Amino acid sequence: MSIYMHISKICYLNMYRRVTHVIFDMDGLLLNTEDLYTMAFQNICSAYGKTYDWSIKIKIMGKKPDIAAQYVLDCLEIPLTYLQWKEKFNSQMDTVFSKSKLLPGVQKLVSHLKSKGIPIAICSGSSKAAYIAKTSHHSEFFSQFNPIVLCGDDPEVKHGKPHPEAYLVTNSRFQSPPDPESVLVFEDAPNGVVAGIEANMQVVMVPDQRVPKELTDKATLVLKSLEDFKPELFGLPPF
Ligand SMILES: O=c1[nH]cc([C@@H]2O[C@H](COP(=O)(O)O)[C@@H](O)[C@H]2O)c(=O)[nH]1
Ligand SMILES: [Mg+2]
Repeated sequence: MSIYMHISKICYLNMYRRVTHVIFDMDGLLLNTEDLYTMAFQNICSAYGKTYDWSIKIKIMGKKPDIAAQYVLDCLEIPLTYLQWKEKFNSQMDTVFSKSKLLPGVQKLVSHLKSKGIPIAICSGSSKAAYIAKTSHHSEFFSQFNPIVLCGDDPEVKHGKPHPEAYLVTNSRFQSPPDPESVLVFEDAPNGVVAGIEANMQVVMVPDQRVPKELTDKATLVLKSLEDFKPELFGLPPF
């Protein structure tokens, strides 16, 4: 590689690598569904006099639904099997997720990347059924992403986040899969950040304010809101 080519791959005073593809997390990043999960999980836990607090939530955000729910059941000693939990969760899912909204800055960034021809994908811990409940009233918006990988029941993703497999499978499904190093990930959850970094991608983290500072340390860049993102930092076309 010539010196010129080497320099051109590096942007913004060598702080970040230039990227060509973008993968978005979904819950808590594109949609306000983390707040909705908290509501639905607390509804179940309340019947057993238990509190679903952030010390538990932070451990499971991004994980596959069965692993996440089993952790809550064990941690709070709730006498339900996963299937019983799932039944209680599913009975409120459509109502709760029908309130999902796009988070600030999402619409603007996605439209911008789309208009500039940057390939964009979604990699979520969600199941297909939950995805439909969260997105059916935003179907035009979600039709812009390809691929959309739902680790909850995708047979190719054996290990959910924080394992890197979810991001590597998503990457492999781009029309022309790039080098993971040329991919930028957007995440809200510590498990998702670890997954992206371990997949050799750069990760912009937009955490909930209740995420402890030390759990944001692994991210390439931490933002308060997606509205603060400057695409040119990673060699993407500026707004
Ligand atoms: O309060 C919760 N938040 C998040 C999850 C899990 O995390 C996933 C969110 O994934 P992502 O952020 O990767 O879209 C959900 O689908 C669910 O499996 C959960 O169980 N409970
Ligand atoms: Mg998330």
